[in-house]
Amino acid sequence: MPATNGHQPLTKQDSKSTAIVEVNSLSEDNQHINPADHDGVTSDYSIHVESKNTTYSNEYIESKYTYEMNHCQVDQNTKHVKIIPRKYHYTFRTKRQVQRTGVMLVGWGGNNGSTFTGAIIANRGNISWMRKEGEQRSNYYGSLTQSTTIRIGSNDEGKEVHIPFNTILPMLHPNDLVIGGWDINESNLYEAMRRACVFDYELQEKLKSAMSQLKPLPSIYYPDFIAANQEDRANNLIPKGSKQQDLERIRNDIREFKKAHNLEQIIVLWTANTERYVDVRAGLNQTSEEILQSIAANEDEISPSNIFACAAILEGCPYINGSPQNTLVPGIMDLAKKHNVFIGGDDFKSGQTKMKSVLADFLVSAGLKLQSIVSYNHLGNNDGKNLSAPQQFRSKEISKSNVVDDMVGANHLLYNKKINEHPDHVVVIKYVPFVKDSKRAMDEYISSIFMNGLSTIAIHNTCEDSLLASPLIIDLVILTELMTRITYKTNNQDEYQPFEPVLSILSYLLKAPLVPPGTPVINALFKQHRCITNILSACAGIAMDTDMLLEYKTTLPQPKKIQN
Ligand SMILES: NC(=O)c1ccc[n+]([C@@H]2O[C@H](COP(=O)([O-])OP(=O)(O)OC[C@H]3O[C@@H](n4cnc5c(N)ncnc54)[C@H](O)[C@@H]3O)[C@@H](O)[C@H]2O)c1
Ligand SMILES: O=P([O-])([O-])O[C@@H]1[C@@H](O)[C@H](O)[C@@H](O)[C@H](O)[C@@H]1O
Repeated sequence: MPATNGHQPLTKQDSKSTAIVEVNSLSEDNQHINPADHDGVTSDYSIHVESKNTTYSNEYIESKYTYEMNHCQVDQNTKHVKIIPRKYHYTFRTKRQVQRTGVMLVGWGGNNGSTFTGAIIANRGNISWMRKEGEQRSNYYGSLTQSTTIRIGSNDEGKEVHIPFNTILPMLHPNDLVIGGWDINESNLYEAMRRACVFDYELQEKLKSAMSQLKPLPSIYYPDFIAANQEDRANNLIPKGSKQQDLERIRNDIREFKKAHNLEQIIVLWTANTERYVDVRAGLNQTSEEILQSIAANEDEISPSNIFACAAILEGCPYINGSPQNTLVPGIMDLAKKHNVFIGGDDFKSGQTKMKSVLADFLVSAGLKLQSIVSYNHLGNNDGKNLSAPQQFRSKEISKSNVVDDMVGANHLLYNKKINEHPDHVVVIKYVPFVKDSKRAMDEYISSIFMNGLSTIAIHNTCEDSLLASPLIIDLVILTELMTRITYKTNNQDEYQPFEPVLSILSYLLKAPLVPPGTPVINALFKQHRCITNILSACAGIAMDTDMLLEYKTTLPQPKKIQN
């Protein structure tokens, strides 16, 4: 059956080209997997927007959208605010043809990398397995694009209508992903999966034949950037050379991967260990010229993740940072802008912090004065082992601590901006090998409430780290591929252009969202969620869900019945 990618089937010829059909094979070097034969159907729904503002051709979906915002002039003395509504007319254009896409994971042999890979193989093969509760079936729970719906309106009976998220625009299906990557450890993906202790034993054994033939490419290891306790893992390294040679080697790996699988798009995603922060200083990494010169000069302060990010950008591949370190320094952001390549980060927002970005938003937006947040967790995976080193912990502490800043900063009634008033906020992470990937998070939130009462919320949250992070990796890849197919022009532009290179639309998936310089960082989870659904709705020509539901609160003029 031809892939519809959630839309009206294209012409016969086109519908064939939208289905990514793969022969289930392993490339001769057994470095990658090809998806099995698969009709590429991403959703059993299809939508068609009946509007003069939305047009469909075989190549594009085009949508005219009026963006309304308020420009405000605040008189700090009189506290008078003048509001000037502004309207901007956009035309969004989305290529309907999903690209044949590969993802190259840095840290492929880690808990996240092996879990992500195993899950895709299991879902692609509809693998089920037994455990004491009975038969278990593969799924993509925890993925925004695969397991959520969007309310798009109501039907003739006034009932709400929801469609699968991946119906709103043509999206890549995770089953069609070609997966590869690098690791400083030589373990094949079956050994890595066993070591991770994430999947049930029977599932691991059912994945053995596919996973044991997958071997990460050798990688770059600069000991100074990750914990010393990772040294015994480093047995799969690129031959020692200059940082310029490392850069060229990674670039060549990307080109080889693209050629070997006849790919149209590759996304490079860092899910390797957390590195220490790099210095950010003039002459080192403030501009694209500086970062490339520093690599050529073999500067000590250039990290492995800096090299991977530059290699990806120079090869035209989007780069996503799933860890908290400050890889994407100003020079790399500048390089991305010059090459019109998307970058995104930092640090998957998977469990304890995701909860925090909801709770803090709930408390502060309810007018309850959050006074103290203590976030403790212990974990026993290799990530936890690496984070037991002070500099690597510091990278994580920063990304886990800044997540309430926007909510606190938005309420000057509760928090005095003049003295930078904000809640106490402590982050503690301990390495306890016994719990392995099953991280135990314990949080306490204390708030001042009405008439100076106190409210204490205590939470125990078992976060299965890799089972929560892997669906985020899927969404980061799918949304990034989608964004490479979307362009826009406003009423005073003739040419369509891509979105800003820093993909802040990915914020929902990340603890410390990277944003274009000088723009606000939004951490509140449901604001981030609305950002994604509203931008994609605008591109699809679907009216925003404003939650006003006036149709149920007022008497709307009766809509004209659509004659089928
Ligand atoms: N819920 C989560 O699991 C979660 C959430 C947010 C962020 N993260 C971050 O994701 C990253 C991966 O987490 P994990 O649990 O998979 O960790 P992991 O330690 O199991 O995997 C990391 C892998 O990276 C490899 N590696 C280290 N340096 C490398 C290099 N220079 N090149 C290639 N490979 C290299 C290691 O050998 C290891 O296999 C960590 O930085 C972690 O902080 C994880
Ligand atoms: O996303 P989240 O659960 O708040 O944060 C997690 C940390 O609490 C944990 O210590 C670390 O191992 C994971 O990499 C992840 O970053």
